[in-house]
Amino acid sequence: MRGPSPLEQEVINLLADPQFEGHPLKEALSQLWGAHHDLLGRIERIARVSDGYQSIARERELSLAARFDKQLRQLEKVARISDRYQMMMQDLNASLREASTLDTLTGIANRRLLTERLREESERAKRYGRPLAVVMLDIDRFKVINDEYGHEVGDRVLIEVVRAMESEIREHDLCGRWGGEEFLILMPESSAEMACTVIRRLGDSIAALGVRVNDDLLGVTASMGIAELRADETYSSTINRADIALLRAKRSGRNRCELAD
Ligand SMILES: Nc1nc2c(ncn2[C@@H]2O[C@H](COP(=O)(O)OP(=O)(O)OP(=O)(O)O)[C@@H](O)[C@H]2O)c(=O)[nH]1
Repeated sequence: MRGPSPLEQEVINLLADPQFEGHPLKEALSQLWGAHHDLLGRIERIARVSDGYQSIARERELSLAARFDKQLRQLEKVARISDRYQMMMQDLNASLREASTLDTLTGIANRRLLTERLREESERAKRYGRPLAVVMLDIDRFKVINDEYGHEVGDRVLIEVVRAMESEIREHDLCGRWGGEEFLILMPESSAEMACTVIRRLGDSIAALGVRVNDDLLGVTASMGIAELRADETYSSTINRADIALLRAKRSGRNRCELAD
């Protein structure tokens, strides 16, 4: 509550002065003084209400900002979780794809991936009139290896043969496990004759392998059948012809490679 201003003090003194008792101006001044007080009271009330509103608005603003900050932090957290989740999904997809396209024992392409690539490469070879050779390779007398030395040694032989294949074939060729001890090699841009040179060399390096079993060196050989995709046949027919050539190689004494008709 503020004290009276000098003018107000003067009016208070005039109204209190007994010498102006009964003076007609005193009555008018007294009424004016009352109205002035009334007005002052109202102005103070309005100022108090306005102050109250201002502080409520300020508090509301502060609490809105705090809520906004909190929600922003929560959103950032959700975004981080979602990023991590997406990365996990990508890793999972990659390992699922790997598991569904690679052979678990040897790590090379499985039949599914080979079939996929066969379809793509045969379409490409036909469209551009390019050669495509397909090779079926089968380890000789593998059952005897399993029976005499056990399945584990048999597995090691499979792995060694795969390493030999990988080091002999060219970068854009693809070798994969067709099933059991049978492998398929896909050679884009190769005629049957060109494939024959690579495959003969591969036969020699398999024969030179020598898988160690205790103190013995176990000799391994493989037979191969080669066929070149014809413009008028499906890749399944090419594989059939390579299979027939492989059978011929087996019947002719194994450890050799035969060209399909
Ligand atoms: N260790 C091992 N053996 C397998 C695997 N898959 C298939 N086999 C074996 O491979 C052998 C294939 O035998 P066969 O089809 O009779 O052929 P082979 O003894 O190689 O005789 P030829 O092909 O005529 O030279 C079978 O004994 C199968 O059990 C494998 O993943 N690991």
